[in-house]
Amino acid sequence: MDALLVVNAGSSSLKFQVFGIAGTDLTRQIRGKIDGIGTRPRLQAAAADGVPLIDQTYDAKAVRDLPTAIAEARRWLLTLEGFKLRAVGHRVVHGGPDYVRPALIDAGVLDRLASYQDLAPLHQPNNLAPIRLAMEINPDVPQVACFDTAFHRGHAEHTDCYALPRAFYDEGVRRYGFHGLSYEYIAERLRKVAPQAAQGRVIVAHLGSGASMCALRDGRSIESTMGFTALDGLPMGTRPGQLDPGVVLYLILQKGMKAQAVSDLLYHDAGLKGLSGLSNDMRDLLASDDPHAALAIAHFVYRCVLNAGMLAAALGGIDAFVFTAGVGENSAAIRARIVEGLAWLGAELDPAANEAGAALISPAGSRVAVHVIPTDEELMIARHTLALISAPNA
Ligand SMILES: Nc1ncnc2c1ncn2[C@@H]1O[C@H](COP(=O)(O)OP(=O)(O)O)[C@@H](O)[C@H]1O
Ligand SMILES: CC(=O)OP(=O)(O)O
Ligand SMILES: [Mg+2]
Repeated sequence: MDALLVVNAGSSSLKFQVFGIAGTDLTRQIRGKIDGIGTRPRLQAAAADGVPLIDQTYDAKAVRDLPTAIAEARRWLLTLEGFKLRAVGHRVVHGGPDYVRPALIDAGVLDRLASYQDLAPLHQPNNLAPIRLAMEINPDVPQVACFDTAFHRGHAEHTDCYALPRAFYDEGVRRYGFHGLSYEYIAERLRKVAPQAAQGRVIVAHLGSGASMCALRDGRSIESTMGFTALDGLPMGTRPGQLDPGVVLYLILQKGMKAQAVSDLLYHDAGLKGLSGLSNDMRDLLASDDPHAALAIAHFVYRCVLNAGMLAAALGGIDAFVFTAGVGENSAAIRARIVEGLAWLGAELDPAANEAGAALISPAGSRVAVHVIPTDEELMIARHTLALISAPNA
């Protein structure tokens, strides 16, 4: 069967899927991931009908980073038979000012994407590593890069600039926004599950290891909580979210920290991990009775509510709110606390529906409908990849 492989390297997980291609049709064959990288690594993969193909846990040290996860996933993928690889679609977190749509990768594109490495040190090297590997092993198989930034590139200039001298904007210092493949998918799903709201004002909360929110108007992104890099906005597993730049100056000027040490702190040791002193994994914090875990959760919820207020202002009110990604899809407790903080916007919770993991978790009379929609960045990547290899000059 002609097949397409999709690779999505996140900050704590490596997700991969295999799709069968027949003309313009895609049929999902395999869905797999290694998550809990560095904490509780687990490789899981299932066939399209949900039948498990592998479920293996590892010692934290055995799969301690993305490169070891890539090697492990590759080893398993090579055991599969019956697929003829036609293309590989990759999630690439930073597309900089140049990429407003998916791109066929060649050596020049790869160089340009590598130049954004410092703007996304937690992701870009991990996104590019499987591209390099695939180009080396299968030089004749087209590789397509699909960007987290592309969906946000229509933001108005007064919203995506910083109040810095103009030259910085011109050289690319802008508020890009990320998780765009996820928001693109949610915008599309909303048109099916809530067609009216989909044409209105919607906040989507992508709460995973990385976390951000997006303001959608008529299915298009008009604002994101993330900026020039994926450090801004909400607190995350290991990233602080919004931070006074004066803190960075203090670390450098008063504490004498080097640039690399500041980068490591902000990308690896801050966020839920830094504040709790326990873990970057929301599951661990929810299960803990340590007051620092409670503080980290309270901070996360507070900042989500605060940022939702900001996006509601950008939209001039909201008609619907959507939870997605690891925390948003799976934690009824976090959802309940955030919805409670959105009461002033007219959002109500149906506690039974929330606990049951229903797709709609607000009661019938709620002025703001609250949805839970599992994201599918991989399907978006597969579609973009197939479209690009079918009509590369379109
Ligand atoms: N049942 C759950 N309750 C709370 N948090 C969860 C649950 N399941 C997963 N998570 C959180 O989801 C995060 C991973 O989200 P995901 O969107 O897969 O991340 P990423 O793609 O950024 O690696 C984990 O760090 C974990 O904290
Ligand atoms: C951009 C980003 O933070 O991605 P992830 O949530 O996959 O870490
Ligand atoms: Mg992710």
